[in-house]
Amino acid sequence: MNVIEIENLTKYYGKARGIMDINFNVEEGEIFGFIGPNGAGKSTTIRTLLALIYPTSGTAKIFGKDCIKYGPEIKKEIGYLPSEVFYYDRMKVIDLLRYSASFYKKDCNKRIRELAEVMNLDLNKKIDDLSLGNKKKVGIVQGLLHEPKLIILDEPTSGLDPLMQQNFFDLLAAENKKGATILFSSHILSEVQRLCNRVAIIKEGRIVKVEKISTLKENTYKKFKIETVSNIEKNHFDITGISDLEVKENIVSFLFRGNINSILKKISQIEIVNLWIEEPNLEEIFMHYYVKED
Ligand SMILES: Nc1ncnc2c1ncn2[C@@H]1O[C@H](COP(=O)(O)OP(=O)(O)OP(=O)(O)O)[C@@H](O)[C@H]1O
Repeated sequence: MNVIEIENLTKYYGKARGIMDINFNVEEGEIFGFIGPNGAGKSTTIRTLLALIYPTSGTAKIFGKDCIKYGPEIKKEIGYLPSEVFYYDRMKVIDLLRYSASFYKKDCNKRIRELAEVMNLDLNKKIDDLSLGNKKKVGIVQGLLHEPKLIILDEPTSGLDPLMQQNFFDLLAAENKKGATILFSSHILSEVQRLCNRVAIIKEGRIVKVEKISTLKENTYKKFKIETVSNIEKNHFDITGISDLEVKENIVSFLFRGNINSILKKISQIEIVNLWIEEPNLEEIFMHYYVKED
């Protein structure tokens, strides 16, 4: 079942492009990454899903219901963390969270305390006295306190230190295990790679790819570096699938895409001292999606 269904979604801000013809679905139980450079249209897509802004054309459905028409009903089952959080500064954290919880027809007190403990958040402090990272934690607790079926996160980790990021990712993984579907927007590819099953890449307002993380990695090249006993000829590695070949005395490096056996056969014909085979990281795979076209 699809929890999110987006069809030809387009948003113009006056004459300025927000998003154009966006299409993708998020299945129930997925952790779905939404990545792209600044200004690509991630927040615009998310804000339209949450009916915070209206689309120029196209539709989006959550739990099978139109996002705009059924906005208030759908939102009860959604936890949302915006990219920037703003609060009434003079309130105490606990009062703000209780106020947020009052919108849902369930007792969220226990969950607030659990989440605050995981995120190491002092509930008795005034919002005014919190650092940026701690304000972000308030947003996280606020987004998760009602145990939503769908969690939508817009650049959620900015401001969190590495330890807190890890706690937060563990928390998301636990929510996902309990059944929550997650839409995770980010421009930090390594965290998308770490957390998500599938990803949509958005560039200049349009989706350029929707793919499983595992497929993206399978269909890509591997990086080879070989140290040989004696200098070798460059043409030894003149086989299909090799690119970026460099030979510096007894060190050979290249990228290889294709049947791994063919390259291993070639390597076995020479006497080697050491061998390194590396997967490219998501950043390297996606770099060409990020480069601006003229
Ligand atoms: N309120 C607005 N009025 C006019 N243009 C806007 C408005 N909000 C966004 N845009 C434009 O829409 C495009 C998409 O912006 P959006 O904020 O959705 O991108 P994003 O992928 O979330 O980027 P970032 O990572 O920088 O937040 C950009 O060109 C942006 O300038």
